[in-house]
Amino acid sequence: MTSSARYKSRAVKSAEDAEEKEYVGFATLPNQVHRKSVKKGFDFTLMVAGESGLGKSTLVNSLFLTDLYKDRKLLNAEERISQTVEIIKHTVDIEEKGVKLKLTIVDTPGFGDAVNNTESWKAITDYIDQQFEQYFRDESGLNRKNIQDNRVHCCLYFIPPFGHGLRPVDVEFMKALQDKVNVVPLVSKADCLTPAEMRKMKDRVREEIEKFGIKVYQFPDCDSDEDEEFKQQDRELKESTPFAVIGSNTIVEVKGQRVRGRLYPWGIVEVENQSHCDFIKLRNMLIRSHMHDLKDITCDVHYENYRAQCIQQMTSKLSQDNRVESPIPILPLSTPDVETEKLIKMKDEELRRMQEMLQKMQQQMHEQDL
Ligand SMILES: Nc1nc2c(ncn2[C@@H]2O[C@H](COP(=O)(O)OP(=O)(O)OP(=O)(O)O)[C@@H](O)[C@H]2O)c(=O)[nH]1
Repeated sequence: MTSSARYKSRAVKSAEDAEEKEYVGFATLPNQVHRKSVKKGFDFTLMVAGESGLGKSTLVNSLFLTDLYKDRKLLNAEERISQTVEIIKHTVDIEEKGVKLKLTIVDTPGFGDAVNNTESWKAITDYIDQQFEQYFRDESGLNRKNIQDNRVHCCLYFIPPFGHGLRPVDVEFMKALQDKVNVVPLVSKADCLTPAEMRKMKDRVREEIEKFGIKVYQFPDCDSDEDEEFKQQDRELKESTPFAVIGSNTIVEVKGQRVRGRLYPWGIVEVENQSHCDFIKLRNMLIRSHMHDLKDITCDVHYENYRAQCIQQMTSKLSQDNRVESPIPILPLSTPDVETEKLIKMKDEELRRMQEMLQKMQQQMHEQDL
């Protein structure tokens, strides 16, 4: 090494040492969070709803490039008539560049198939509530370490392309779900409409969403310091709703390239071609840009609402009955060990003290009223 190089490396080292002294180290926090999250893996629960045959399963397979419906049994017309709304869950673990995602698809086949569809969404809203209840119960339980979170983060609602805007059942369905889950409306089988017809359909759906006061998932506003490209993407995303989608499980060849598409006698419809449909926008939104926000809104808004309602019910029941009662059934523990028994005793004691305190407070209030 020449003397000038040695001098330079010494200078660099002392500059680094000086920097190290000034540096506390919390700038590495994002890296730590990143490492931990990657190790833990991610989970996402997506619900698909809409009447049978609108291409729900085809779209889900196209979105996640996997066959989630291998064992699906297709029902004949007679079976469909007697079928009620049945919820089916499919879970797959997918991995991309070392990042693991546990994806759960909640399918609601049969929705809207009956002649009388009154309250056909009831099973779906009940399912969403059950997942909240389960989470609330686990969160209030003794072992909060490994809570299985099955809350639904997003519901893709399929609107048929054949009508003129929303049907009454679409309005009712979205209104029934709007305060429980992030509803993302889609116009399915977009290849059935010409571009002009699709524009008209989208305008109509947007107008009706506004007119009926339906609260669909709102994309968060961009920060002012975001770059222009990001802002442009965000604008396009907002303008594209309801997303016009096409699904396909077949690979076709276009100009020497193999792509997902639908082959017709008059041409090929490409699923991932942005001038054919909004499939790419939807996939980017769901996976690349808004998955975290969908999960945050689920936890911070929809679940919090449910939780607040539960606690409110609990307190009103408490003041009625004049005794503490849990709104969620406490499950019997099979064979409690010594530690668990101790904890249960402590909790009972705590509960008894709370009861006494509340009784005293109520008595005082009563006396004040007199
Ligand atoms: N034209 C057109 N047909 C589609 C599209 N997506 C799916 N299909 C076809 O529609 C039919 C029904 O698709 P599925 O994906 O089984 O529909 P589904 O909504 O999951 O039906 P259920 O499981 O009965 O609720 C199949 O023949 C698909 O090939 C699309 O984007 N355009």
